Amino acid sequence: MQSLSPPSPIKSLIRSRPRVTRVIPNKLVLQCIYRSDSVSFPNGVGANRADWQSTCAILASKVLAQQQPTDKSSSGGGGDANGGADHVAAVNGHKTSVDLNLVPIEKTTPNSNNNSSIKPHKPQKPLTITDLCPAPMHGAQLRVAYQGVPGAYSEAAAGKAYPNCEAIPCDQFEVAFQAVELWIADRAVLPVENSLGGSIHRNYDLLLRHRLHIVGEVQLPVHHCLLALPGVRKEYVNRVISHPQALAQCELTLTKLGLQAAREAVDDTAGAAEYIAANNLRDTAAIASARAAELYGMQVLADGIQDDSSNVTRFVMLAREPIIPRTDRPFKTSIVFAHDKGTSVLFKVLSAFAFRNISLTKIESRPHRNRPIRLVDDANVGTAKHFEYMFYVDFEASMAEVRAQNALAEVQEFTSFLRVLGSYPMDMTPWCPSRAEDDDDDKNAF
Ligand SMILES: O=C(O)C(=O)C[C@]1(C(=O)O)C=C[C@@H](O)C=C1
Repeated sequence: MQSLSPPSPIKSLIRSRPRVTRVIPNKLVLQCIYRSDSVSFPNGVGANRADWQSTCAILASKVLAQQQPTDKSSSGGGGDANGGADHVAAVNGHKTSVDLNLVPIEKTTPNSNNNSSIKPHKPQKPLTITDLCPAPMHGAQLRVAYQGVPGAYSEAAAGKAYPNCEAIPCDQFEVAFQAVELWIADRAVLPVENSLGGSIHRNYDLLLRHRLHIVGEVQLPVHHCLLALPGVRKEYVNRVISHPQALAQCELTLTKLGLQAAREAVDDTAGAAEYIAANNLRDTAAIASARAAELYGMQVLADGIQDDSSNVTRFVMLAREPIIPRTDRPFKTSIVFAHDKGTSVLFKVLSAFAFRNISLTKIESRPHRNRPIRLVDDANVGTAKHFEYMFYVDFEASMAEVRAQNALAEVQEFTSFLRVLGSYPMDMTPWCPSRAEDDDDDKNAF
């Protein structure tokens, strides 16, 4: 996969040095002086958060020019206690009976031979400085930050987690974290793993750098489409752009389709569609949702192009405060730890769960940025080195359960750092593949 700089409308705006901030229509973007090395660890993850937060100025434009009428009786989202999971239907741009209160689709009447009929998504009024006031009055509607532009899977996940929420598009994952920290949003919904592409490492790293709490999870079947401008045939396509995860999830199918096209990574799937439409690119296709096709006036060249019809992405919901763990329904707990010196430490940590019959659902390791290398020899003599890692573990128990508390007390004995990222209800939605009838005919429907 070729990974080039993202096209300018969806370019990353967070830099290590101050920059002039551009306002991207429909997205929350921010200018930030954020030196990652200023965040101390382990005793002070986020210790300098106030410092760097105060250097951040948020220029936002959230927008929603034509708000869909909302059912006030059910506004306020699905709540964290059940993760909203009970209300959920398949989304991903396919019609559902659930009003997700997403950005309304602007009706266009694309003429397949007339490019001028393609209306790019209408830019909407940017936020002004007064919008930056913390804790603005926002009524009962929950504001949920997600990364991407309208039509992104993350927006669908926000709607699944909190039906009737106000979904706030953000330029970057980091912006979504900060939007919650600065009270611009009440929640963030962020992808952490996909059944085909694996972990979204960036969000694991950000969970550690920020002080937000995981308050829920949702699993979203992800149904990808290949989109191009109306009238474009697959023979004209010499470039396919999308989010790296989406490109990875469709890699085999793209090859099977015989596309002689370079793959390029951009910030999000819907942003790729928006970019093609805005720049009238007739040689480029995007991998995105059917909803993105509608929003940006694109045609669906192929439907269901994910390499596996059971393609699913797991998202976590983040809040400033943790929820109170309960025992009346299945809960999951996420922790992160750094292990101490010694032998078989990881084995000992994991056995603390095994001996209590607590199932682990996920284990992930990420480089320990503050202590990346440890010399094997105590006297720091010699050349042998260990790479140091942070371990993220999800286990099926609530922190309200004694066995979970005991397991963590034991884990603490073997670790130099331990943090509970959250204890939250498991998404128990019955499994429903993104589209059971996916088959090769479908995929070849050019
Ligand atoms: O680009 C999007 O639409 C996203 O919401 C991001 C994202 C991801 O980060 O994994 C979410 C779900 C899909 O797995 C593909 C992309």
